[in-house]
Amino acid sequence: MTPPDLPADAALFLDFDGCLVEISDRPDSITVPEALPARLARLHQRLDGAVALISGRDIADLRRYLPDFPGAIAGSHGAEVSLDGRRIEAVHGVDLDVAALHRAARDLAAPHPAVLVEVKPHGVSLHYRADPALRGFVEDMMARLAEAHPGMALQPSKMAVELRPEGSSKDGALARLMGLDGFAGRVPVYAGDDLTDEAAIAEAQARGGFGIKIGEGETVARYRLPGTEALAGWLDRALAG
Ligand SMILES: O=P(O)(O)OC[C@H]1O[C@H](O[C@H]2O[C@H](CO)[C@@H](O)[C@H](O)[C@H]2O)[C@H](O)[C@@H](O)[C@@H]1O
Repeated sequence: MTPPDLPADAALFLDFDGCLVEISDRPDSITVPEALPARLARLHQRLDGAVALISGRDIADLRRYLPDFPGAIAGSHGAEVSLDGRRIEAVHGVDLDVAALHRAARDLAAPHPAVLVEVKPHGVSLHYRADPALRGFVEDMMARLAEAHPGMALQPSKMAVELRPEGSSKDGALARLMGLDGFAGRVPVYAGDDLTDEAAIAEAQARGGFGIKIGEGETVARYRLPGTEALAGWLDRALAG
């Protein structure tokens, strides 16, 4: 079902890959739509700052694509947050030797150059989009890595398997942000395309707001839009209203 108009008192939470930008072959080959930065800036102004990005990507990576985004960002599946557009805080309690994790991931992936290793300050992703037949290999490797790194949790993603700190999640990030001045008391609206977004959609709905599933697939979201362009159109209609 198509979502209703964005409430004037919404707190808007937006996923990035597959939601604001189209999925691409590699994490670093995405194209940011020309109109996106201005759209986000206008939404931020219209909602008095209550706009946040909630992504599996790390915050520094997101800022490479949206350097002027003025709102809060929760990155690395909620393991880090930036509230002021500059400082990035870790928000998990896992004592992680991230360099050792990255080394181990690269060593395990080495037999298959088609597997792309994406390192993050609080975890790692192994992508098999270049050769989907390697899914089983990647799942096994990541299960081994998870066993060897207590405190890290497996996070399946689109053509990738990730490790994130246990206890960090997109729904946790939404709950944290909803407790802050500027967000508290507003109606949470969450848009996302992936399995990783479902708990956050449920959290928004449990708090009296709604979720929008972008694209196909099972969802708990009350509403759906077919893709990134449809979401952009819906957001632009909110700005025109
Ligand atoms: O939470 P998101 O903002 O949706 O981020 C989820 C993951 O997105 C990225 O990977 C996915 O998008 C890539 C670019 O389109 C694609 O090549 C890959 O197959 C997808 O899994 C990103 O690289 C990850 O770090 C994010 O966790």
